[in-house]
Amino acid sequence: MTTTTNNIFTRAQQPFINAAFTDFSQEAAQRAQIEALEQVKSELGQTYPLIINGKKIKTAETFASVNPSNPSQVIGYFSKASVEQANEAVQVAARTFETWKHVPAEERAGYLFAAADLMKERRFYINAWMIYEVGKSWVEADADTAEAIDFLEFYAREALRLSGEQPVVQVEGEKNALVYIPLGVAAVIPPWNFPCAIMVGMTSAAFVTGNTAILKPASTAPAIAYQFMRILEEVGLPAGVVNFLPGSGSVIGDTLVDNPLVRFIAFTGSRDVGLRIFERASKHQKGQRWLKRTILEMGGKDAVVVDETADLEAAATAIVASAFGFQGQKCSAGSRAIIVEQVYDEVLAKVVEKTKKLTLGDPTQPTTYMGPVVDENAMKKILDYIEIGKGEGQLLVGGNHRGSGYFIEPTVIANVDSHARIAQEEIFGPVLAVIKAKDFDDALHIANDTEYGLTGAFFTQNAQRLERVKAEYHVGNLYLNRKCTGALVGVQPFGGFNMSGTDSKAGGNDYLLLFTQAKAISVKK
Ligand SMILES: NC(=O)c1ccc[n+]([C@@H]2O[C@H](COP(=O)([O-])OP(=O)(O)OC[C@H]3O[C@@H](n4cnc5c(N)ncnc54)[C@H](O)[C@@H]3O)[C@@H](O)[C@H]2O)c1
Ligand SMILES: N[C@@H](CCC=O)C(=O)O
Repeated sequence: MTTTTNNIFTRAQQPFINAAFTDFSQEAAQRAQIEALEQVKSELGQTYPLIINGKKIKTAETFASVNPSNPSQVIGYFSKASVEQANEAVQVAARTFETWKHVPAEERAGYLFAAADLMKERRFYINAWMIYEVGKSWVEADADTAEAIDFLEFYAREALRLSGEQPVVQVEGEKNALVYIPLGVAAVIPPWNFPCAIMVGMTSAAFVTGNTAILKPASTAPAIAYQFMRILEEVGLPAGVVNFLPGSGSVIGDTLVDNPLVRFIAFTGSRDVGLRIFERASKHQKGQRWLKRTILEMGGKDAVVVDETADLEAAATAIVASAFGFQGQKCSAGSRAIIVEQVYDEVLAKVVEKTKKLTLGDPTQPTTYMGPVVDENAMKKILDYIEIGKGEGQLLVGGNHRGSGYFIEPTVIANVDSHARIAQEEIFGPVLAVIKAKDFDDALHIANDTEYGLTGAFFTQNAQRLERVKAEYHVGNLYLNRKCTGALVGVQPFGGFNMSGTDSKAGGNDYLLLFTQAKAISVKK
């Protein structure tokens, strides 16, 4: 790594500013993205190794990551780690931890700054991998890359802040200090839906705080994770600090979670897998010297709520953006619209009209708003929910699979009971359940009446109601008079309550504390 310590501190003194989103109306940006798509297209179909202790290991057994827009197109063939290789990676990470834990915070932060710089240079190239591998539109892919850059910039600064002197009460005759030290070996297990941002965020948070990590990418998004591994290698991150372990989530995942040398698990994914990890990690394994910590970010059943005082046009626009952005495959997706009776028909009509205008198609094209859902399993699950929904409400828009890829039309189902399955269960696709509420109080009750608590939006122009919503709408990310997706790092620290996870706030000032433990040091004068 070339960045000197002074440069690192100077860089960290610059205020954190979110990376701007690309303006694709500019011809230069369009040209750059098209060129990057061509470049990535020329790289599709390669074979990728595991990376353990800096060594690239190609396994006999591989799995293919395919383009959900065109499933016959292979993104790449990925080595499939065995149980033995997973345990070997943990051993390597544990050995590496004994040196990495003493590396000064400014050196660790320097790797994040250097990685951020490379990611900025390769922004369109990284966007292109997401457009191909998980069907993100240009805008959604660019926002994901921007968020990854933000996590690197933000956590570098946070690591330096935490390494500084912490406030403790001093007493006569002693010098007291509180220092944050790392935990140990991390199993980092990200989802496929923010395949760059969340993967980078959790991985960088783990190693910038002095831990070492095994990164097990989602099996539908390993290519993007590999691009990050390339960047870490190019900035000179020492071998063994982050080990790359594609493979079966259930086989490799369980192995990592159960290994007694793993100190904590940073996971983002579904409710059921999160619960599985929570339970397995709580079991004390033979030779384990700690209680495994779990940092779990799980599902949501988020709602956009509208009362009779709201700006109805703005509310309808937000409902559609929250429900169908990235095909509804966001934990923050507004999969419920809860509208008070007095304005229900008017808002519903606007939602139907706007939904019908959404473009569904090839995400490599700049004008496409919605691409495919991520894989065949997701498509089948979502279509099954649509069939259930036809019995729980009135299908007004969409409901069909389209074309040869995993494309599903944006689907609106109205007059849904608030306890219906499509109003309670996370579908994780382009399906919106529209629920009628009697009044403001009923709407707020319905909004809170799921097992989740991740994000929520409330449209009202009544000041007293705004204060009640702030106090009573029980979600980790609450938005008033705007859509319920699109949290910015540092601006809206992200994470939710109840079954949405362990209440962590990614991109917040307390997030890195989850990756550390505090040590009090007292020196007699
Ligand atoms: N709360 C948040 O911040 C947030 C963010 C993004 C996604 N999500 C949630 O993630 C889900 C979609 O992502 P997904 O489909 O990748 O979720 P998933 O739970 O299917 O997979 C998540 C990760 O866990 C791995 N995994 C699977 N089985 C495992 C096991 N037994 N042990 C350990 N790891 C295992 C997978 O390989 C993947 O890497 C949705 O429920 C969404 O709400 C939540
Ligand atoms: N942080 C993202 C959601 C991540 C979950 O999928 C948002 O705020 O929209």
